[in-house]
Amino acid sequence: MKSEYDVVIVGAGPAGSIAAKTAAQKGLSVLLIEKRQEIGDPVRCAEGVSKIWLRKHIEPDHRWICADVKGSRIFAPDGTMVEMSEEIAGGEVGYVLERKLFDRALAYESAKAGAEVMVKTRATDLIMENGFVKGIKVMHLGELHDIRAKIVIGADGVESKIGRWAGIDTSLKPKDIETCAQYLMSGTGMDQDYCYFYLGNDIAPAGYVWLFPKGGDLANVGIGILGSESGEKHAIDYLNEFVQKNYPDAKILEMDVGGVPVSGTIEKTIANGLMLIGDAARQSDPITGGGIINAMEAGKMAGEVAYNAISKGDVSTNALQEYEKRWRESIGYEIDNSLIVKDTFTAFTDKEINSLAHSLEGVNFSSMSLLDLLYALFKANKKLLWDLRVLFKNVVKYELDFERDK
Ligand SMILES: Cc1cc2nc3c(=O)[nH]c(=O)nc-3n(C[C@H](O)[C@H](O)[C@H](O)COP(=O)(O)OP(=O)(O)OC[C@H]3O[C@@H](n4cnc5c(N)ncnc54)[C@H](O)[C@@H]3O)c2cc1C
Repeated sequence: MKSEYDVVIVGAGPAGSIAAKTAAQKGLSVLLIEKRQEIGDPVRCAEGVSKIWLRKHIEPDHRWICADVKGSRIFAPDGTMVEMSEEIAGGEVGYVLERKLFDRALAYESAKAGAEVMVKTRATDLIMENGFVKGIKVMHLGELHDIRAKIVIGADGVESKIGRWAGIDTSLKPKDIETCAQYLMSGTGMDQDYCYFYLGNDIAPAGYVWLFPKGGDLANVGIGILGSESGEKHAIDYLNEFVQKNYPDAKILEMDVGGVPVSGTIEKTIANGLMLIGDAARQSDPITGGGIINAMEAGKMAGEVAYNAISKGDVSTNALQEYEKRWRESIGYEIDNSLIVKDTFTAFTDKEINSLAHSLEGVNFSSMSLLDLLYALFKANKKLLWDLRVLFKNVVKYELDFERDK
C-alpha cells in the first residue's frame, strides 16, 4: 500500500468516483477508498436520475439501466392524478438505474483514468498538522495505516464523519432528514413507463410514497417522511400500510432503509486541505431527496479544483474557495430554491393538495406558459404564490445576473 498521494477520496459513491476520475484524468495521483467490500452494495436508493444530467458524466449503458421513464403520475390524497410526461422536457425524462452495477461502473471509470481503488478500507480519522488536513488514518483488513495526501475529499455520504473531524458543522436535525424505507417488489402491475408519486399527510407526512419501475414487473416502492414527523409510527409502518392498501398482492424481494439530507445548503464545505462533496456536503435536493446527479456534479468540480490548487501549490481555504463558489452558484442555487418549495408544500393540508391537483388535472403541461401555470396555482391556492414569492425573486435575480454575466 502506497502511503502518499496527491488526493485521497473517502467513499466510492457517485460523488467520490467522479471526483477520483476527474482528478486522475488531470494527472494527479489519486486513492479512492471504500469501507464496504462491494462498491454499490447494499443499495439505499430509489435509483431515479435525469437522463440529460447523467449523460454529462457517463455514457448510459443498458447493463445498469432498468427502465427508461417517460413521465410521472402524481396522485393527490383523494386519488386525483396529474400526469407529467416527456414532452415537457423535450423528450428527455429519466432512467431508473441498477445502482449496484452503476456505482461499480463509476468506480471502474475512475480506475481506468488512473485512480487506485481500495475496498474494505475505512477512514477512522484525519491526519491534522498546523490547521491543515494532511491525510487520513484508515483501517484495512484489521490493520491501521496512515495515508498522507495534499488534499482529502470527503465523499462519505449521509453518515459522513469527515466534515466533523475537520471542524465543519454538518449536523442534521430531525427536520433536516428525510427518513426512508423501500421495498423492491414484484407484481405491482404499475405502468413501467412512469414513476408514481402518492401525496397526503396520512400516507406520508411531509413526504411522499414513490413507485419507480425496475423492468419486467419489478418496482422500487418506497417512502420518505421528515424525521421530525416520525413519532410512534416510523417510515416502514407507513410503507406497510400503503402497500397493504394499494398493492396487497405484490411480493417483497428486498428491503432497505436510509436517510436523505434535506436541510438545504450548509454554511461551509471546505477546510484547509479538505473538500466535502455529495451527501457528505448535504447537497441532495430538499424536495425530491435526489442526490445522485448533484453528487456527481460536485465530484467533478472538486476534482478540477483539487488539480488547480495542487498545481498552484496552495491547498488552503483561499484556493479551495473556488469549489465553494462554483457549487453554490450552480447546484447550490437549485437546492436553495427547492428548500423554499419544500417548506411551502410540506405545510399543505390534504385539502390544499387536492385542490391543487384538481386545478392541474388533465392539463397539457407542454403547451402551458409560465403564466398559465401561475394562474392554475393561484386558482388552487391564493396563498401559494405569496409563499413562493422568495423563489420567484431568486429566479428573476438569477436570470438578470445570468444576462449581465453573458
Ligand atoms: C431510500 C432512498 C432513496 C433515494 N432515491 C434517490 C433517487 O431516486 N435518486 C437520487 O438521485 N437520489 C436518491 N437518493 C439519494 C442518493 O442515494 C444519494 O444522494 C447519493 O447516493 C449520494 O451520493 P454520495 O456519493 O454523496 O454518497 P453515497 O452514495 O452514500 O456514497 C458514500 C460512500 O461512502 C462510504 N463510506 C462512508 N463512510 C466511510 C468511511 N469512513 N470510510 C470509507 N468509506 C466510507 C459508504 O460506504 C458509501 O459507499 C435516495 C436515498 C435514499 C436513502
